[in-house]
Order: sequence, then C-alpha cells, then structure tokens
Amino acid sequence: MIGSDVRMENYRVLLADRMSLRIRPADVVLTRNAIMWMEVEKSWKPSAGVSGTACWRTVQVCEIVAVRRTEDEAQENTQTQKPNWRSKQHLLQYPYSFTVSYVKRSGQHQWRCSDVTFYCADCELCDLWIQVTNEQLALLANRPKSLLVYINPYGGKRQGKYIYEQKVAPVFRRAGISTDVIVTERANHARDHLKTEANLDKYDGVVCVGGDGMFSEILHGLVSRTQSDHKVDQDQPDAELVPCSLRIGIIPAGSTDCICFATTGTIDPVTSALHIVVGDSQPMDVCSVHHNNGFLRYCVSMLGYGFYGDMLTDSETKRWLGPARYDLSGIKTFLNHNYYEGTVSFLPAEENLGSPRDKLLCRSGCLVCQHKSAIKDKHSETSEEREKPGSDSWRAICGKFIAINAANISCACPRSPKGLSPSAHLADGSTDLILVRECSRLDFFKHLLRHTNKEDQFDHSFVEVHRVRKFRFQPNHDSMVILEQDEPHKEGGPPPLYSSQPIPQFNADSNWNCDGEILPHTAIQVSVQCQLIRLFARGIEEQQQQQALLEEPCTLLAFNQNTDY
Ligand SMILES: Nc1ncnc2c1ncn2[C@@H]1O[C@H](COP(=O)(O)OP(=O)(O)OP(=O)(O)O)[C@@H](O)[C@H]1O
Ligand SMILES: CCCCCCCCCCCCC/C=C/[C@@H](O)[C@H](CO)NC(=O)CCCCC
Ligand SMILES: [Ca+2]
Repeated sequence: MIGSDVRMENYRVLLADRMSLRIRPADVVLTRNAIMWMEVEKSWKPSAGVSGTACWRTVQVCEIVAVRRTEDEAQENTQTQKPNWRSKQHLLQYPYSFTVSYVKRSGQHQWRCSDVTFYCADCELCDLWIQVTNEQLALLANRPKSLLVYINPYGGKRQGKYIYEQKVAPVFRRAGISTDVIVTERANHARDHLKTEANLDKYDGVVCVGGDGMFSEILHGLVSRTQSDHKVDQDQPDAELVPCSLRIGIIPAGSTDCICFATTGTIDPVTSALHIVVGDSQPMDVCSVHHNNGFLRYCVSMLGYGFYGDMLTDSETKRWLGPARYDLSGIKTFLNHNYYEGTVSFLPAEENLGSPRDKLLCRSGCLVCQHKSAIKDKHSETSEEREKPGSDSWRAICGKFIAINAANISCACPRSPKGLSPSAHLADGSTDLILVRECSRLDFFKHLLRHTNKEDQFDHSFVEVHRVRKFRFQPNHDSMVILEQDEPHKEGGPPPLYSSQPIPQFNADSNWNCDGEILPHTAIQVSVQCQLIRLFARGIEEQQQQQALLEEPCTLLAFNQNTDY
C-alpha cells in the first residue's frame, strides 16, 4: 500500500491551468513527476464522449533542462529560426509567457534540447508556474551545479574547443550549471592538475572534452587523488581501492570515443551534455594493471596485446593523420600478421555473471550490473581464497596468439557498433578475455569482419573467450616471431613482406594497448575493480524504451475540467 501511496503522490497535481500554446488554447498540468499539456480542440468538450480522458504530451520533470520567463520573444525566434506567428490579438490576450527546455529523443540514441512556450493571461500565473516548476527541479539532488571542465584542443579532429563552446556551453548555461574550464597545454596536464592541485570540494563532477585518451587522464587523476586522500597504496595489486565520489562526463571529441559510445549509444556532444545536465549516473568497472607488484595504469575499455598493441604502436607515429591513422596502421598490422607466444592465466568470474556469448546485452538499468552492485560489499573469505594465483580456480592457457584482448566494456564505437565483446557489462566486476590464436590471414580477416557485422565474433575454432575477474600475461621470451610465407620472393622484386625465417630486428614481444596508451611492460597482472567510478551516463537505452519516449507518449489521464485543483 505504501508503494501505491508513493505513486499517487507522484501523480498529485501541483498546478493545472488553461493557457495558450502558440495561438491555440491548451490545458497544462504540473505534477511532481511531469509537465503535461494538450491543445484544446474547438470540438472537444470535457463533459462529453470520453468524459475528459484525452491524449497529453508529457515531459518528465527529471528531463526538464530549465524553465524561464520568455523574456524576449523576438530573440527566441531568431535563435530557433521560427517565424513569429503570434498575432497581435493573441499577444494582447496572453502577454506573459514562460519556456520549458527539455530533453527530446531524436533517434539513434541522440538527445536534443527542445523548447515549449506557454502563454498566460496574467503575470502572477506565469511566475507561479516558473516558481513551482523550479521547486520541483531543485528537489532533483543528482543534478550537478558546478563542474570542472578539461578540454584537449588536439584530440580527434582538433575540434574540442569549438565543440565545447558552440554545442555544450550553451546547454550548461541554460541549465544554470557553473563551470571552470581548463584548456590543456600538454599531455597529462589534466591528470596532474586533478591529482595534486584542483580543489575538488567545489565541484559536483569533472568533464573531459576529448577522446578515450583524455578520459583516461581524468580517470587517472581522479582515482589516484582519491587513493592518496584515503592513504591507499595503488602499487599493491590487492589493495581495496576507494571509489571516486565525483562523476565524470565525457564530451566526445576524439578518434575512437568508445567509452562515450558504449555508455550512451552515440558520440554526440549535445547528448552527452544533456546526460550531464539531468544528472545521470552510471557505475563503471576499472581494470588496474600492475607489473611485478608495481602499478602501471588503469583501463576502462580495452587492453589489447598483439594486433591492437601493434596497431597502436604504429599509429602513434602518424598522429598528424587524425582518426585516419588507425585505418592505415590497421591495414599495415593486418598485413604483418604477427603472433606472439606466452601464457595467459585467469580467474574466471562467478557463473551468475553470465557468459560473453549469452547475448544478454548490458543496457540502461542492467540487472546483472545492479545485482553486482547489491552484493559488492558481501565479499566472502572463500572468494578471497579463490583469488590467490595458483589456487585451483585459476586456469592457464599457453600458446601463440595473434591477439589477446580484454574488453572491460563492449568497446562499441562507430567502427564497430556492437564492439569487441557485445555482451560485456559496464559494471559487473568482470572483463571479457578474448584469445585469438595463430590462424591464417584469411581466418583473422573473417574474425575482424565480425567486429563490424551481426555474426557471433567468437564462433571460430581459433577464438576463445572467458569472463574473468583477474588475469596475468607472461610472454615467452624464447620465442621468435615467425611471419607467414605467402608467396616466394622474386629475384630483383621488392623485399618480401613475409618470410618464414625469424627476423632478428623484429621485437619478439608486442605492446599492450591500454585504452589507447602503450604500456611499458609486457608481463602484466590485471584485476577488475568493480564500480570504481561513475559517469554522467545511463547506459544504452533499449530500442523499445527509446521508441516509446521518441513518440512522446500520450499519457492517458483522467482530467476532469471541473475539479477544483
Ligand atoms: N594540450 C595537449 N597537447 C598534447 N597532447 C595532449 C594535450 N591534452 C591532452 N593531450 C593528450 O592527447 C592524447 C589524445 O587525446 P584524445 O584521447 O583526446 O584524442 P584521440 O587520441 O584522438 O582520441 P581516442 O583516444 O578516442 O582515440 C591523450 O593521451 C592526452 O593525454
Ligand atoms: C575487415 C574490416 C576490419 C574492421 C575492423 C574494425 C575493428 C574495430 C574494432 C574497434 C575496437 C575498439 C576498441 C577500443 C579501443 C580504445 O580503447 C582505444 C582508445 O581509443 N582505441 C584504439 O586502440 C584504436 C582502435 C581502432 C580500431 C580501428
Ligand atoms: Ca565489465
């Protein structure tokens, strides 16, 4: 009964008045949950037919960006480039107006800030609506009021500053969010500032404008700062890390932007800005990477050895090409077709976390991640025992690998809309370890192709995938890189691309690609830190969920015009 009381309370009408929407009369209702309006048809009589039951356009209060007096209508019209349709007569009848800005879904997971203006006959009524709506907005405790923003002016296509100033800052201004903006002057500027200088008590969140590399700087700055504030030693692989209290917002302006894509379903600066404004919160796992009990880096998206490590190493010399560097280096790395020998050992995740091949996609409100959140603190002794390397629960796989990828999240991005591991979860405390063994170039091509289509990318004999909580990699240094012989070398022709002979100058080891940064060591220990950070995001909304909201649902509301509210 208490539940239904709460629901009734949410539907309690706070205000209900007849106003005007454009030049037509409209009934407008504000409840604790939503603002609703309906143009009144001339033929519509509340006492007749369906006795006042009608179709209302609804905006949830939690998706209202701002409400304000429509000060200057001429200016509003220039901004929205709509013709001024208000007749003189209408202006006289309804001279006061207020505008509600709200989130509107425009398809493909993109959000836009839309406006609706209500015209009132008297000034007090107009002010009352603004005041009561603002009171409801003030109750939304999740919304940030003050943000620290870092812009990488050189990420992606070098549009970071322009994107922030033209697309994002106006949305923050409209929502009344105050910002301190720092345009970075060098790599690691943002990380170092967060780690040691920034007065974080002033802010409700940190925003990065850039790509995955820039996000990684913010992640390292915030996580390291939190650990040093709590005297936690990051060098200890088993240290219990303290979760960061500030949320991170990502305004995509990079080359891959896979963390933004995998948490919002799109890479669109305005959408990201609106997720920040409404105060969304998405917990995220973070992998900590150590070498010989010394801390190396944190990773949120992908750790890749072999193919993705080599590709990144090659692409770093081509930064001037922008995002296209990955295409060029990708082709080169594919043609090189190197593989590497080593041992991967791992601790499998609990079975109730599902499997990378179960097709249970992590979507907004994911039950697997919520369940993990609920049981996170109940860590039993038996599981601690289980975690010790060498215990029976650990498994080891030795072999020659073309790629070893750990996908902590799906790693979906525009190049690969389903990602490296489509069913990986954002916050389940596990990572999907994908091992691609030595195979022909054609087979590897088939595997890569599956990153871009709907086929199961793990359905190949040379690919295996495990959901794990921890893993280690030890390269086999005795191995030499053997390159496949495809064609005999012709006398006088170009030097062979591939040779069956060991090539001494080639490094027998690959590098680890850690969220787009190269790691300095190949032997690593990785541990998933469950829900260490939170983003201003909500996960990808289900298609049906999105569709329903796209259509601006008609709320069937028994609205009796004669009731005295
Ligand atoms: N002012 C700066 N000058 C030079 N480098 C910078 C500056 N600010 C940040 N960086 C570095 O630039 C690198 C790349 O940035 P970013 O991630 O924004 O773009 P990207 O590499 O093009 O995109 P992605 O990471 O999505 O592939 C980051 O590693 C970051 O440390
Ligand atoms: C035959 C067709 C072949 C097509 C293959 C397309 C494969 C696309 C897979 C995309 C996987 C993205 C993984 C994310 C990695 C990020 O942490 C990292 C930092 O931004 N980006 C890269 O390393 C850069 C990775 C760039 C990938 C192209
Ligand atoms: Ca995960």
